[in-house]
Amino acid sequence: MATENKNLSEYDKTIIPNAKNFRFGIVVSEWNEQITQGLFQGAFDALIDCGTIKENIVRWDVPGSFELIYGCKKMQKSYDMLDAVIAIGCVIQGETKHFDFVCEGVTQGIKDLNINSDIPVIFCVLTDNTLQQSIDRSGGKHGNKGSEAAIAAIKMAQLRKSAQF
Ligand SMILES: Nc1c(NC[C@H](O)[C@H](O)[C@H](O)CO)[nH]c(=O)[nH]c1=O
Ligand SMILES: CC(=O)[C@@H](O)COP(=O)(O)O
Repeated sequence: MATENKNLSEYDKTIIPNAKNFRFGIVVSEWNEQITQGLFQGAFDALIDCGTIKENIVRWDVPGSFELIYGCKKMQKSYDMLDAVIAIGCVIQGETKHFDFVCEGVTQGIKDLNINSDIPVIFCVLTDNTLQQSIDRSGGKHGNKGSEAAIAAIKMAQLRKSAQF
């Protein structure tokens, strides 16, 4: 289902684990800051709404989405008590192919972090054609992808806790 047909901010609290005992790291890209700050707020608010204690949320900022890879890797290693990490970025098509390489690089890098570490990293990186598409997905008409990422983080933290190995 395309984002156009769903609201990214909608979630059913009755089927989401209570996050009161979970601790989350959030790494935020400074590129397109107006968008990434909106994504962060959406994620933060959803985590709190689902029971997270605000002292159990740690935020780091990095220059751009490509640096999310290193920032999330270091966050995984810096806090041995984290239950999940959320990577927040916004990549918008420009004049050149740089968009393609940044998007592919971040995607593959975050995928690798999930393979090589026991702490899940949630992919909250917008890869949009236009600024308007990003506005629409960071608290606009399509809701907030940050909220969606927070719910994914809680669910993955619960899965990690329940898994035996
Ligand atoms: N154009 C965008 C970028 N570009 C910067 C890269 O992410 C990176 O910081 C640079 O190549 C240095 O390593 N980053 C975004 O997050 N969003 C963009 O639209
Ligand atoms: C994703 C990017 O790096 C891109 O927005 C940069 O713009 P341009 O391709 O015009 O250099």
